[in-house]
Amino acid sequence: MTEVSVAKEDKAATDELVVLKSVNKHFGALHVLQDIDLTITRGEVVVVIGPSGSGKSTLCRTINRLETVDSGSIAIDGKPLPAEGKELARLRADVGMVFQSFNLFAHKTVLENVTLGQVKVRKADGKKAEEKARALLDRVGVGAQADKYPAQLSGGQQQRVAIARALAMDPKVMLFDEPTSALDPEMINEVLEVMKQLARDGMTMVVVTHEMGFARSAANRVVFMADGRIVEEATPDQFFSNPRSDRAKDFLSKILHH
Ligand SMILES: Nc1ncnc2c1ncn2[C@@H]1O[C@H](COP(=O)(O)OP(=O)(O)OP(=O)(O)O)[C@@H](O)[C@H]1O
Repeated sequence: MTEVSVAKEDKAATDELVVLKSVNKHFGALHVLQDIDLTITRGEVVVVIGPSGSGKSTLCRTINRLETVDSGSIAIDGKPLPAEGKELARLRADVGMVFQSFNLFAHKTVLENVTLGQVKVRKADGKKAEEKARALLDRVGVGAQADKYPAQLSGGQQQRVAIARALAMDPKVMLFDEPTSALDPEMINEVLEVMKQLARDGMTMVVVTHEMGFARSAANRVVFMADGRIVEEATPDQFFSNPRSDRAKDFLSKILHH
């Protein structure tokens, strides 16, 4: 009897990939994250939505401590993230990050951009890293651009390279912070399609986005934030058809009327 319940607890513990507990953060007088509790399960796709300035990006950046926090704890795959040091660098490499701006190295080729981190951080063999980079570039549909420089690519292609670069590190979880906000409209879908495929492949993902179509079709869970708090969490079906809070109702009626 005892053994069975221990086994169950162990399973629950390993299913939890990202765990934030009572996280608080201020920017000066602004309480930008207020008592955030959030658990992301392995293989889950969580889409974070909410009004501008509600703290979505800050939450995303907090998950790998690109932002420091005032209090609370963050754990990745059962390991608490320290505030600084070598262990932080090691754990941070488990979290792939894709930002609004692609941040590729301008003077390196696409292939080099995707190879570099594997060799420097993961200490991979150069040839193997290159093979893996080519396979990932094919996977996101930019294999033919491998020898070009970022400026020769469209924004949508650059963002797909940025996704390949993050995947090259074998992350346990991928964080996307408004990955399509800087793209021309015709390029948004090509990036969202790559993200949907990743989701189907079972990648654990946290996505901050204003793309409600993506939230509806790809999310397992919608996290709605307002004023630094998680106001509501629900499946996309529940959230979009029957939001519980007035804040969410207000938010949805505004975006649906635009
Ligand atoms: N480095 C910073 N210093 C001071 N204030 C900041 C900083 N970064 C963010 N803020 C403020 O914190 C609040 C939350 O910002 P955040 O970018 O997390 O919101 P968001 O929900 O992602 O907004 P958006 O949808 O507009 O990107 C905003 O009021 C913002 O102005």
